[in-house]
Amino acid sequence: VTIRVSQEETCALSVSKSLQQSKAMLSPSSKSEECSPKGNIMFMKTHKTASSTILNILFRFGEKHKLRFAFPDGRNDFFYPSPFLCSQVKDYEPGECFNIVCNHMRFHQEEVAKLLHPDAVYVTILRNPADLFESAFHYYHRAVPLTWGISGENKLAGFLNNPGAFYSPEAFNSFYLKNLQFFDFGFDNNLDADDPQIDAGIQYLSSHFHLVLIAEHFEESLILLKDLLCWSMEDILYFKLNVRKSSFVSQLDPEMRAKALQWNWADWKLYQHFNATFWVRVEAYGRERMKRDVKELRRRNAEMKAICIQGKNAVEPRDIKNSRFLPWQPIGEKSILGYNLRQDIDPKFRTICEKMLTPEIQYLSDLGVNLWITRLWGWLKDKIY
Ligand SMILES: Nc1ncnc2c1ncn2[C@@H]1O[C@H](COP(=O)(O)OS(=O)(=O)O)[C@@H](OP(=O)(O)O)[C@H]1O
Repeated sequence: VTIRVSQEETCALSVSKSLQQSKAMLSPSSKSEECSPKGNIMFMKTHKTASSTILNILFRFGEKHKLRFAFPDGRNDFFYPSPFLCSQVKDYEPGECFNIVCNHMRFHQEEVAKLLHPDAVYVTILRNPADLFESAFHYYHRAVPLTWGISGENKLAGFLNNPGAFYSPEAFNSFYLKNLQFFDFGFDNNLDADDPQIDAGIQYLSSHFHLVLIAEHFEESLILLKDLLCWSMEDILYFKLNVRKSSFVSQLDPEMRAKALQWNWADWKLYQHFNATFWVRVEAYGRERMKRDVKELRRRNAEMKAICIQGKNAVEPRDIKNSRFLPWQPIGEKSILGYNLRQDIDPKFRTICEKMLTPEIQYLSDLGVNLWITRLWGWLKDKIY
């Protein structure tokens, strides 16, 4: 009797079968002989962590090098909050390889790995959970029925002063209110503070991610990313995207910050762990070298601002002249800033500037993603509120 072992077709298996398959590198361009730019990347796009700014960098790099993105179909995320499945990928066929995965998902490592070359680089970004909680609460609270009963002007403080009264793990969209980062990585966001699964989750992520960026140290993060991927300075130039108008940001006093961290304990442990390892990486890179590189990145970004942006700064949604640069807004308000392209832009910079200013949804459309579900939701959102 012969026993057939059926092995699922994955990208890794196709790679090992095919000697012609290209390696995980792009052809070296301006870089030195020591390393070649890498183009096989898993970016785990966490919520409210500056991830849209990273996304724009990846879109530009992927487009420039004609890389294959694993995109969702019909919408801008992989059926979040359902765990990721490769069947959610547009044009997915078992055994096919993609270069970049970067849209919002609930992380599921085994499924992601099926799409990618075994040498793919795994990257993500974290943000201080007090600020992330404040940002997420602001952005999503109207989509979380649990918060509708909070009275008073300051709903955020109302919630943090008595979270138990307004929270239930089973309630619709409740994950936006507690340990959102831990949840995005596919873990249980309602563990007790002393549950060993928190540390186990952190260890799991340490062993699967090659680099964890930190939103509070965004430039240093990009320099480490550039180094890891063997990219050039030009590849990491950016404008901050998805930024809220400052009058919509609630200033948390020390007491509220402490409460936010206590409430988001798993995220706080996660953040502390990767913030510590981040600085070990910076140390290994060289403090002085990092300072020099950050300075150069700032200089180049300022140069691009002057070239691309009318008035050099972000403006309110109502002042954005061209709707292709208007970012997606949360339910019931217009708080997310965007940019106007310089009117007298030098034609040789027009294309790069347009790309740098283009928000996620419009850029996905440009890259050929059908967004009918997202658009329908956007239309309903604007009609109802
Ligand atoms: N470069 C850079 N450095 C630091 N912080 C930045 C940067 N770019 C964006 N942001 C802030 O990130 C918040 C938006 O995050 P995301 O783009 O991940 O949001 S989303 O989940 O995709 O909607 C949003 O935070 P809040 O303004 O507090 O809401 C942005 O201001």
